[in-house]
Amino acid sequence: MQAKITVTETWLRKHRHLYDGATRHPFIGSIRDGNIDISAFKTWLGQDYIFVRAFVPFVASVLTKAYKGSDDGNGDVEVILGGVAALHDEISWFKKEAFKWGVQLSSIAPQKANQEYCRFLESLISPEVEYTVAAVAFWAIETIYQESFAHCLEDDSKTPPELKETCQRWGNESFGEYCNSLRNIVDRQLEKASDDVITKAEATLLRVLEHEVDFWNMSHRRT
Ligand SMILES: Cc1ncc(CN)c(N)n1
Repeated sequence: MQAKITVTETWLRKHRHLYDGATRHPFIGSIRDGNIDISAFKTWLGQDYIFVRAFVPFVASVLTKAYKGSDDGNGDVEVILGGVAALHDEISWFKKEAFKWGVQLSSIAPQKANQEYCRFLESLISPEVEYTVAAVAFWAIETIYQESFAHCLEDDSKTPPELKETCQRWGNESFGEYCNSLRNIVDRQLEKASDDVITKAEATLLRVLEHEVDFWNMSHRRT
């Protein structure tokens, strides 16, 4: 018997071009082929620290929505709580990494693409945004980083040794499993969602993909 095609699978096929644009961006390509401009990496590091700080309240809001909105026999709350805990670690890692690269986090202002992405996250915190819609954004945001950085760890990659730890942070297998758990949550929710919510969730996925591309563009210096 053939496995049923999930909603996320349908979307990823339909929006493959945009999805690949987010997960195979030239910034990621430049890490993978070893040509990364270190000043671009430092820009990304400082801007992503600001993003992750704004991501925390967003993920907390998804946690609240999971508690209220899922019939949580399926353990959504635990999976998302794991994500919150990982973010605590991630913030410490950014501070350590910034120190290593001489990046002064306290003096960095968010660039326009980052501001717009953070504003988008804030809009999703609203209680009016359904759990399913917010969960789709959460899954997509985590998965884009997982796929992007895992690409830099493949056998034929020439990722500089000093950037391997960064790539491991999101590209490792257990982060991949966590992203799969998020995807299962999302597909389970989408199975029982109304057409209206499915439409909103798909539009939200597209917005995330666009913001992620803009975010990479912000850091990537074209030569
Ligand atoms: C822009 C962005 N997107 C996703 C992630 C992964 N949490 C991140 N740190 N930054």
